[in-house]
Amino acid sequence: MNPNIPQTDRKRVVIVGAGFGGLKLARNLSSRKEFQVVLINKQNYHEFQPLYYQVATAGLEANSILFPLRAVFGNCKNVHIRVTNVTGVRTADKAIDTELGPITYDYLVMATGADTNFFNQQNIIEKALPMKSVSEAIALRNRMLQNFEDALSVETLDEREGLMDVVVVGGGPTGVELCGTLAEMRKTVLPKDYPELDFKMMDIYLIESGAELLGPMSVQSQEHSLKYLQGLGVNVRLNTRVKDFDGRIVTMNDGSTLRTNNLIWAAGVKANPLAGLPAEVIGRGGRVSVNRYSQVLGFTDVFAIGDVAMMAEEKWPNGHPQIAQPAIQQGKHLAKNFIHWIHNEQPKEFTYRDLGTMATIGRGLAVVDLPFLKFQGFFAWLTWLFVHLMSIVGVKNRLSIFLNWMANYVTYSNSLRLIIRPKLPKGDVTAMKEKLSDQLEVSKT
Ligand SMILES: Cc1cc2nc3c(=O)[nH]c(=O)nc-3n(C[C@H](O)[C@H](O)[C@H](O)COP(=O)(O)OP(=O)(O)OC[C@H]3O[C@@H](n4cnc5c(N)ncnc54)[C@H](O)[C@@H]3O)c2cc1C
Repeated sequence: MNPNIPQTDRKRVVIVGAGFGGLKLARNLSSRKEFQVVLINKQNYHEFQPLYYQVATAGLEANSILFPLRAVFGNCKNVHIRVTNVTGVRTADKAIDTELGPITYDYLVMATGADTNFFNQQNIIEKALPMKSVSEAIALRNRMLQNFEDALSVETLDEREGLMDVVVVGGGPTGVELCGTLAEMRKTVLPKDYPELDFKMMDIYLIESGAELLGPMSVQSQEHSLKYLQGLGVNVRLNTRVKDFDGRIVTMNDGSTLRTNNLIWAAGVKANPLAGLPAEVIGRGGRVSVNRYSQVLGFTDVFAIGDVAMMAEEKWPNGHPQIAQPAIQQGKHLAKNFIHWIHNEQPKEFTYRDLGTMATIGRGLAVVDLPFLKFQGFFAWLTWLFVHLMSIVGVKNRLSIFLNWMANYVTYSNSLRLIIRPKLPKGDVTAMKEKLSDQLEVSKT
């Protein structure tokens, strides 16, 4: 019971999940003497999810977007970090079960985020590549690097297409940003005129079931993102749904097919509630229904914040968007309410302040929707860069990620460059080019 967590007379707040919401809450309670904070996470680091796509395309190293939890809290003795998987909650016992043993709580906060939603499509679950954790982003990068290596040696155009072409499903910010970076990578990072492999053969497809990209954004942003992606050579297919994927062929709802081994799934998320809650509090997309104080309906000591929570406001009848800002704001607000409760003061209802949405497309372009202003292009990209840097924990981390990013930006240095084999002697080059152009001719006929 309570793996080495000291017993004190402070109220114990157990926070499950060190994402945007859980981390904010833990930081804001860390200096309060009234509480003992227990922060539980599956990994010993916080992951900055909005930059997964940079890791997947080898623009940033994984450690640039991972922040060790114990470094975030320094010497703070009031925060007890345990790295384990929480398997369920027993509300009657005021305890959660973890792989380290049970932990009791006075207050429990679920900040467990969301997972990829494959909508129960078994073939896609087995064969598609998700990007909902840093390990999945690294797996994606490794797959792409290996594909380029393998493409050097295959005999047929069909095999080469299968290895090099990429189909991304989902025209939300993740799909749009990933396609933009893949296209930019094809244009700037991968070697031009490389004799053994023509990177122009790499086709990138973005499949979106809706009528526009970036669904919740303004029409200007939707139109600009489409224009920017098409300008970078991404094949965007709107009003199209991926129906099946057997590891080689992607089949769409209109019967058309695409040949690729690489289907990247960015088409939705489902919330990650803890097992053991009453079924009636679990709503659409697995989100846990909470009131405006983040209390799970029917409980005064169990809370949910961020992607896992469904809090309806007049302006947001179906809950807040599953993005970083609601999670951060709810974490901050709940910390204040805990202080109100413990001092027998009136807690305050949460109101989401929509600070706007943005997405970047390649190097130097973005679309930004602020509540009173919408703009696109390079200035939007600078805004996107500034906002993302400011969301990163700690000034040192911000500086380090900025320098790392800029170094890559300016020099186009990238591990993809290093991985490509050295050039062939001249004679072989001519033979290879002839072989490639023959194959291209065949494929066109
Ligand atoms: C690829 C990608 C790009 C994105 N881009 C943007 C963007 O540009 N802007 C934006 O605002 N949002 C973006 N988002 C969404 C944003 O990252 C999420 O909305 C945000 O992370 C939600 O925060 P959270 O605190 O609710 O949960 P999360 O940040 O998901 O954190 C949940 C934490 O809980 C832990 N956990 C879960 N279950 C358990 C368990 N049983 N036991 C122990 N630990 C557990 C997880 O390991 C994780 O650390 C993006 C998301 C992805 C995947």
